[in-house]
Amino acid sequence: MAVYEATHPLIKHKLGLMRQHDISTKEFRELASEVARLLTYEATKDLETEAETIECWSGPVEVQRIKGKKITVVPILRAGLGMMDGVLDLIPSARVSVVGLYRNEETLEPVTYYEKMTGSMEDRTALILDPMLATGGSLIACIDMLKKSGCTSIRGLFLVAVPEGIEKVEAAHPDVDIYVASVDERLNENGYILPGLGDAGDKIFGTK
Ligand SMILES: O=P(O)(O)OC[C@H]1O[C@H](OP(=O)(O)OP(=O)(O)O)[C@H](O)[C@@H]1O
Ligand SMILES: O=c1cc[nH]c(=O)[nH]1
Ligand SMILES: [Mg+2]
Repeated sequence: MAVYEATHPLIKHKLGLMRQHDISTKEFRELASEVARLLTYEATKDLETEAETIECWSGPVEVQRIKGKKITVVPILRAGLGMMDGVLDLIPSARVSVVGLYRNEETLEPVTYYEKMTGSMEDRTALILDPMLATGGSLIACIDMLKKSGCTSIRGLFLVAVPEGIEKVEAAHPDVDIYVASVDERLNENGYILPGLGDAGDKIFGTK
C-alpha cells in the first residue's frame, strides 16, 4: 500500500485553518472541499491516458484522454459528502457510489446502513472519500464492499489519518493506496484522532 502524505503548502495551510477549535460550519465545510480538490489532483496524477485523434481548428491532432471507464467516487456517509463537491470539481463526469457507515461509539466497530454502487464497478477506479481514517474499521468495511462489487482499482482520500489505522488497513488491503493531507499522531481513549479535527461529521453537518 502506498501512503501519500501531502506536502503542498496550500494543503498544509488549509488543514491548519481547519484545526482551529471555534471554526464555523461554513468555514469547515468550505475548507474540507478545497483540501479534497487539491488531494484529487495528487490522487489522479498517474491515471493512464490513451491517444485519440480529433479535428482541431488547424486540422487533425492527437490528444490524450483518460483511459477506461469513468471514475467512481465513493463518499462514506456522512462526513465523506463534505469532500465530494471538491472532488467532482475536478472530475465532473465521475459516477457516484454511496456507502453508509457509522462507528459504534462504544465498540468503535463500523456499522453498515447503506450501499448503492454504480454499474460496471469491475472496470472503474474508485476514489473513496472520508475526512477521517481513525481505527481503520470503516475504511476496511468500505473496501470489502467495493471488492465484493467487483472493483479492483481502489484509492482513498482522507484529510487526517493515524499510523495505527493505516497499518490495520494495509494488513487487510495492501493493494489500496491512500492520499492524506496529514498523518497525525495517535488516537485518544475514545478513538478520536489527536491532534485531529474533532468530529468531522458534526462539523460538516453542523450537528451537536
Ligand atoms: O477509522 P474509524 O475508526 O472507523 O473511524 C472513522 C470513521 O468515523 C467517522 O464517521 P462517523 O462514524 O462519525 O460517522 P458520520 O460520518 O456519520 O459522522 C469518519 O467519518 C469515518 O467514517
Ligand atoms: O477523530 C475522529 C475519529 C473518527 N471520526 C471523527 O470524526 N473524528
Ligand atoms: Mg461522526
